[in-house]
Amino acid sequence: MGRIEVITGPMFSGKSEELVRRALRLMYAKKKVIAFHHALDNRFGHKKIVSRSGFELESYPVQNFAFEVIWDLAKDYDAVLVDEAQFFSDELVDTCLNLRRRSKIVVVSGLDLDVYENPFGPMPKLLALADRVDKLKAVCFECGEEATISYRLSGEKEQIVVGDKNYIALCYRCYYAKKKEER
Ligand SMILES: Nc1ncnc2c1ncn2[C@@H]1O[C@H](COP(=O)(O)OP(=O)(O)OP(=O)(O)O)[C@@H](O)[C@H]1O
Ligand SMILES: Cc1cn([C@H]2C[C@H](O)[C@@H](CO)O2)c(=O)[nH]c1=O
Ligand SMILES: [Zn+2]
Repeated sequence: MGRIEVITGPMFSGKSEELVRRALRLMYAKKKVIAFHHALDNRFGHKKIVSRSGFELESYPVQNFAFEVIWDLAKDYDAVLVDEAQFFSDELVDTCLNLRRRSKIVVVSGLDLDVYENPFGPMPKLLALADRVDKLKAVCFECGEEATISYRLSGEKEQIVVGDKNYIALCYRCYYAKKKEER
């Protein structure tokens, strides 16, 4: 049996960094690692998961997570890593379960919540099904306490707005204060 590990938390909480750290540890353990990220996230160009601290991991951009497609690419690997998992549909959940059943180690990183406190994409299901969950925190951009939620400085109302320039991470106190200011 394989396993599913989920790394979650708001923006700036170090999810990508943690994903790269796990990748390195798996490589030290002589595991073959393949990584994917959602094609929507082209912040750093293609084929790389880059943490802000500079670690890099080669990664395939994919539009969806259909099992047949992923299996074709991943069958000869021991571990499958997924970044920006919130952007995928529930297809990701089925594929992760399928990979675990086929003895793969699956490590998924993604936002638990959008800027409106709504669970994001397939993340709630993955969090429930995971063998291990790590919920990371950022540092509140306003007060320095632990930050658990992302906040969008630009006014777009859609759930998905790619990029990190227009976002900060906040503690709930500062988040609700900002929400009040908005009204
Ligand atoms: N307010 C902040 N709190 C925590 N880390 C911050 C903050 N501002 C900048 N950083 C930097 O961001 C790094 C985390 O970046 P990383 O890309 O790993 O986060 P992430 O959770 O993957 O974010 P995202 O969801 O935007 O991809 C930290 O190690 C730190 O160097
Ligand atoms: C918090 C949040 C982030 N994002 C995006 C910004 C980044 O491209 C990515 C998080 O790394 O997700 C959204 O699209 N909606 C949201 O509500
Ligand atoms: Zn705060």
